Amino acid sequence: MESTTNTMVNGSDLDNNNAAGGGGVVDVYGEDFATEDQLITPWTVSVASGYTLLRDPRHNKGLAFTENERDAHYLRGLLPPALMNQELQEKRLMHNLRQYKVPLQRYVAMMDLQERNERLFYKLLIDNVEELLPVVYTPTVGEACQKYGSIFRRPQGLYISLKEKGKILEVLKNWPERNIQVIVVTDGERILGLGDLGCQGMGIPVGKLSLYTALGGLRPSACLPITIDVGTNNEQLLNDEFYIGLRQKRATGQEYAELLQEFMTAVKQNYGEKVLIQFEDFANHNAFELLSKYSSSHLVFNDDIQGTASVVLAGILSALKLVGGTLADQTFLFLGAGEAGTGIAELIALEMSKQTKAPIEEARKKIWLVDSKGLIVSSRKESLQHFKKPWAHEHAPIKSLLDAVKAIKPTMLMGTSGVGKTFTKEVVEAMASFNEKPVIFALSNPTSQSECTAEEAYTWSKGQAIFASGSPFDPVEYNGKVFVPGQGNNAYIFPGLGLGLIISGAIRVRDEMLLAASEALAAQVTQEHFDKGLIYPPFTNIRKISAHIAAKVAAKAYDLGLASRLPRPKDLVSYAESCMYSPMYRSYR
Ligand SMILES: NC(=O)C1=CN([C@@H]2O[C@H](COP(=O)(O)OP(=O)(O)OC[C@H]3O[C@@H](n4cnc5c(N)ncnc54)[C@H](OP(=O)(O)O)[C@@H]3O)[C@@H](O)[C@H]2O)C=CC1
Ligand SMILES: CC(=O)C(=O)O
Ligand SMILES: [Mg+2]
Repeated sequence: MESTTNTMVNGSDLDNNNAAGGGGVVDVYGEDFATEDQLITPWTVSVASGYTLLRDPRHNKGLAFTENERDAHYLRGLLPPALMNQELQEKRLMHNLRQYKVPLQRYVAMMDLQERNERLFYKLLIDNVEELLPVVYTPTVGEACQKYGSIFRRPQGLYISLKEKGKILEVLKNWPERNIQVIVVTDGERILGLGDLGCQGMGIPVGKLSLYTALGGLRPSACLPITIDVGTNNEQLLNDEFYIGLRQKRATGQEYAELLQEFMTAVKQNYGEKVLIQFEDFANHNAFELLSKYSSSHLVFNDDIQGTASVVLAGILSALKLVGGTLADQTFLFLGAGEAGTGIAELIALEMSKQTKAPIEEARKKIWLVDSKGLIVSSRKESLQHFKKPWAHEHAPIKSLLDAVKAIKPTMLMGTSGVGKTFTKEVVEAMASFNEKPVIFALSNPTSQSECTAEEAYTWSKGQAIFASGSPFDPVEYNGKVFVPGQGNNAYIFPGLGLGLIISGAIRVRDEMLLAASEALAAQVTQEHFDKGLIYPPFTNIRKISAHIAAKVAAKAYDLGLASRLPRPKDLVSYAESCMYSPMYRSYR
């Protein structure tokens, strides 16, 4: 093909005919031209057959290949004679998985399956979601990241390190899929509550995206996990001979900002404006800034700040049905004033202000936060990070959580500190002493970092607590009654939120969409659930829940004029359901 000179550098020649892309649509971002003078990867499409087909996880069906398919695709002799349908394969694999007593072995077995037979992996995950979520997600994914170097087999996702500076667009082009709809990206600096795990944080984008598919119905081929490796400050990893990342201290400041800028630009150039970028497990000193910097130019959201806020608000709205009163009647106290804590606090304040029509500043006064130095109060304002300042209310300084609980007398206590065992017996007893039904959320992950266990919350409160946690806990029997804890985890939100953004062709994320997602999730809790003390619906119904969340988010995108996929479908719930990926095997001609 003849090459033409690019006259539309930096979008300066928008009226020039050359700037019009296919279909006469003006190529506003220069996506059609941007790559002309850059190296590109030559793409080929071929039909997989024989040995290659068996080793292609996207198309492999193992013993489920029919006789006809075995003939047509040169599989004779490459498989034993037996035929086994997908249901039987699933039964066999679940049986095998249950033999492993060590959670990490189950994780490795699931990753192996994903690499071997993608549809079977998703079938297992969808059909056994409550059993397998703790395997591919928190808590086990945390341990997997800590040991990622040792358990590393085949690379998953894209690794973009400082070595790729200046070449990020080319790196993106090495990824075999072209039609990417969702990217989950981390720099590994705050992996769950486990701190800086550097390049080994890759387990998180991989895990989150497997939930995008299993829980939200996004196609696996449309999902791209990315880890940006700017080094690590974790000495243990730097000295670990099996560490898979760059062996250097973290780049910061301009060097960091430039790499991220190049990444964000390259993503938009390569995949267009409607690819959703989910920031995940960045440390808060970068997370807030990246979100505010890119939210006006890209379709971005931060799961730890915004997704968490949305899921916790949903839990609070449901809990109100058990506790009584309105949102504005509550007083909130957070242990932890970082991404999760201040993100949740702000969304609660937004919803409160929406309900009462009072200014948000008034709503914020009902919410208090404690950080590692104690209660956030106005006398500390000067030295506070910017995201804490709105929460610096008038009060005498208080150092300990217990004293803060006694002074503030919250109706709802939220743990977002990343530090385990911080909701002590005294704290829980104090909550139960002035609340008939204290709401206690221990949101930190993984289980080791949970502020308290479900058993502790129920027994120390003598069965009064309404409890949810970030990582799952089993039901607890106390005084002859069974209490079923909820899982307040952003996994309820991001798959449906992402689906809603994609099906509407949204170009930006707005707080109204997060509120819509919270309300949609809360609306899925039925009287039957409340009767069991549940404030979140069971994960078994998650695909239906995600479709409802997606519909509300999409509706909001249309209402706000941010949706580009027109016309607007009449029934957004059934439209969302119809867009969902199914893991059933396809028949090959
Ligand atoms: N359930 C869910 O869906 C989610 C759970 N999380 C979990 O929340 C936790 C926190 O994440 P994130 O907010 O992003 O982390 P950040 O690092 O942004 O914030 C942590 C906050 O906790 C405070 N803190 C740390 N140690 C103590 C302590 N001993 N006493 C009181 N405060 C303390 C820090 O104080 P200071 O500012 O003074 O350093 C900081 O304000 C993690 O465990 C994460 O896994 C996160 C997202 C979603
Ligand atoms: C759940 C989650 O996103 C976290 O713990 O970071
Ligand atoms: Mg996270």
